Amino acid sequence: NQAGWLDTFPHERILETSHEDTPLVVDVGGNIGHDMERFRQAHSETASRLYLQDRPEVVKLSKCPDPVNKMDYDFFTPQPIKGSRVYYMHGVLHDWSDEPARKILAMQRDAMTPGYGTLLTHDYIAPRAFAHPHTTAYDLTMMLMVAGAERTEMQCLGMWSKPPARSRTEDSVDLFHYDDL
Ligand SMILES: C[S@@+](CC[C@H](N)C(=O)[O-])C[C@H]1O[C@@H](n2cnc3c(N)ncnc32)[C@H](O)[C@@H]1O
Repeated sequence: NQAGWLDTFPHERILETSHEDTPLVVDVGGNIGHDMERFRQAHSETASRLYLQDRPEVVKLSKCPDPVNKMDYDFFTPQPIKGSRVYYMHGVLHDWSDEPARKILAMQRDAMTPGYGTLLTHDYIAPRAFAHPHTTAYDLTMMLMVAGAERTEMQCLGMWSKPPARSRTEDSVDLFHYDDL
């Protein structure tokens, strides 16, 4: 069983460090909203500042209640929600090889407010050797099915043009600030 993001990430910090007049969390490729719903339940007063995005045929199946914003969005196109405190991607980048993954990242980066926005990516981080069997199994599956990969930390960092000055690995959650992208 994989831990949920609220179990591994200090989510209160998102609220503590946000400006009240901006979007709070955009869940990019969030499927029908499992992760978004966990956040909403923990912080229900923020629901109108939450955005669930996925392909139209997926997001229309979401049971996230209003006023959570449910939007069609193709993550290869410019991110329409500008200036959110957090852009969250869970299990998205491992579906893609480096070139399309960089494009997805660039589309989010361009919507972010420097010094304010944070991109959270939530994937397995593969060690260079002796990976957990789950990580290896996912890695092989991603390679065979979609030419994706479970990346090592260096591979993740290599997705950006320069190594981040600040990055933090906490279980399976990596945190990068805009300035590091
Ligand atoms: C592996 S799932 C992860 C879903 C969710 N984040 C989670 O962890 O449960 C990848 C998601 O990306 C969505 N997706 C695929 N291509 C997309 C695109 N071009 N634009 C937006 N979402 C897309 C899929 O519909 C799917 O919900």
